Amino acid sequence: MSAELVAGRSQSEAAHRARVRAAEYARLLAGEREQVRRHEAGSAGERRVGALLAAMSAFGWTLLADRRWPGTKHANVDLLHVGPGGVLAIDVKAWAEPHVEGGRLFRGQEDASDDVDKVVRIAELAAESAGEVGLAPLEAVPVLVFAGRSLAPVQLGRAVLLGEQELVPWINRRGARLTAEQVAAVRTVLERDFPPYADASPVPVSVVTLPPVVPLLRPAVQDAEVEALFSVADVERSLLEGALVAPIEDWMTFLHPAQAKLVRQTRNGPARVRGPAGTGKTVIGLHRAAYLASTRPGRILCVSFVRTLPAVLAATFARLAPQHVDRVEFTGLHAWARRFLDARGVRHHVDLGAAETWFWRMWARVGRGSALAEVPVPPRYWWEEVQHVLKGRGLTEFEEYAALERVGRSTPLNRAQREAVWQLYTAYDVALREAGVHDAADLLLLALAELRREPLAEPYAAVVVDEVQDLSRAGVQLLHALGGDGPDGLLLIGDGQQAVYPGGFTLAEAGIDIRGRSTVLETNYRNASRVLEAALDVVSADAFRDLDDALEAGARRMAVARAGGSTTRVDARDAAHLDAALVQAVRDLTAGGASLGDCALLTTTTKDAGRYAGTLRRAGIPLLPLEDYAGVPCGRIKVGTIKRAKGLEFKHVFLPGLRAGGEAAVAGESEVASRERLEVARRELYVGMTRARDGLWLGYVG
Ligand SMILES: Nc1ncnc2c1ncn2[C@@H]1O[C@H](COP(=O)(O)OP(=O)(O)OP(=O)(O)O)[C@@H](O)[C@H]1O
Repeated sequence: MSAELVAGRSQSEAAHRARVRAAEYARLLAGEREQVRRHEAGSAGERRVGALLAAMSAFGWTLLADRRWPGTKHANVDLLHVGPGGVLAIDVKAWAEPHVEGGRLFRGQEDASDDVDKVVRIAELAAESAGEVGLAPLEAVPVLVFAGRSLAPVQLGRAVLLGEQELVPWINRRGARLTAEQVAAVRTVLERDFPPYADASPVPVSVVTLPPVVPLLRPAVQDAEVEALFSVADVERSLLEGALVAPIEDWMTFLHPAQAKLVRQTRNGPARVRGPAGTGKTVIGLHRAAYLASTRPGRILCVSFVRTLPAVLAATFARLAPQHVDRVEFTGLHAWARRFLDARGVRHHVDLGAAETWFWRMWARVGRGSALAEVPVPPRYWWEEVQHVLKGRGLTEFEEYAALERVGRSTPLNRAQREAVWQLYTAYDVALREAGVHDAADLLLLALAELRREPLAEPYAAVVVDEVQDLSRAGVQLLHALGGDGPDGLLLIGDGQQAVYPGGFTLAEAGIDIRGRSTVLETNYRNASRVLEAALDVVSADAFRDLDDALEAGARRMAVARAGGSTTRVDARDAAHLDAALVQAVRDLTAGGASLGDCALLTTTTKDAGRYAGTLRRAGIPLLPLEDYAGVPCGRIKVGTIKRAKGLEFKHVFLPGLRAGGEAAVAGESEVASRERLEVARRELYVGMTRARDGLWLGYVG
């Protein structure tokens, strides 16, 4: 059967289901209204809205009406509605003239923002309770309903404002976000924390259980005109639209309770979330950004070192919290620095190729014949030393370098050797300046200097940094300057075991104090257990540093959420045989039903990425270079370097071109330097392997 036929059939099935359920809803609603008629007192609007909602038990919803505001004696909460579409804290208003102007709600001439704040606070409390079982904070939505009115939904900060007529269709269009078990779990904690408002209520408090419908509501003066607002056809249409909404991924609505807590927690200064690959660090960053955007004014900056990640995260965020997309900025750190310098009129001219050429010229002039010649490392080691150890810190005084603990650099250097490095560094810097060229580190140093000279006129409310282990000290200091030391200003997320650049630094050295505000995550949600075991095998013997002084053991405590998965190792005689095996493996996978769009081919070098892209192209396999990937699903295999794939994930990952005997030895390299280089290489391989959710294919040659 063709895909169109299948899609057409499931659409007509969904339409049929929507018709049946809308009819059931209409039947239940008639019963609710009858109940309402038999009682008296209370507001007519509130009762009518309650009846509309109570009848939603036909769609798996459950209503808590007239509850006590937790922690108060007399304040009440109108309605808490829990169902497949999430948790709604609903306040009903029977106002004559509600309108929104300049981002504020008015009742006639009167500013009614307090009423919005009140329902937002109720939603907050509901989120706090339901967070205990894992509800994501933004899934508790504050809603103000105008009884007897028609008003298209308006987003006002966190709250949604809408008319009685639009309420049920709007809820249906939210699609299926929670499972029946999640609905039941949330309901249980809400019932506990929002007890019935019995004292103040003259009628038995109504708690609607599933499936029987027990309505609430107090007495009614029926308003036939308002009732006529309700249309079964609207409900049916909205049910169908809701059924066709793209499924929301689990983690968007329901988190592990510990994750939900982290997202909401206030911290009195810079904070940090760390943990091995796949433990939900990025997920927390995204929820946190959404939560911050919904609870405070101002812009939120989400930064990463890698260029591909921000675009992918922005696309994911748009699904998670569409109402906040215009207040949360996703960017690569260098891209941010470039835009900032442009806005300030500071000249910059980054030319990485020219910069490296200047380095090697200076190496020939002042490095090669110096005290560095006696250190048993290849020349490239000095390029890394200058880039990562010196420029990455923006060192300006030799004495600072002389006394520096070179984190992550195991080859010791005496004072004379450090002096020689310093000479090379300054010669390189002068050469760049004279040539009017900047390298990537300069861009960050220029931005940091400019920011210190004049802070932002409109500071960010908060800065969230992902993959922090790959940033330089100057990069992190730049972000610290943007986020500040205030409550919740700066959140650093990362994993030292995934650091793929030489050297490192400590947060203490960068002047960032996160003591008492650091959390370690331990449950891997991404990788099927076989994939994870294979990946851990690569790094478990290597101790690593994670932005502080202590060395950590490579074998870490971790729980695995998903069992199974597969790993395949191919040992090919030569490159041609590996190419053939790779093409065959890709074809077998898709023949077995996997979508090419869920796969990635990752390599260590850009050159290899190009090479294997050629292999796939010649075999007629459609591909998308990772640099063009922005999180939009497409049916092509993604191809790029492991560094570019940082933070991303795919169902199946191919890692071709691995060397059977391990990395090649480098001439003139001591054992210590070699070990350091191989550890970085193993960490990179670990990153590549942990991009795979279900299937990992390792192609060795030679
Ligand atoms: N509570 C959860 N329930 C279900 N899935 C989850 C949960 N938390 C995270 N995930 C999923 O686990 C996977 C890994 O999450 P995420 O990318 O946030 O991990 P990470 O720690 O940032 O990984 P890495 O360091 O490897 O980039 C994602 O597919 C995410 O959707």
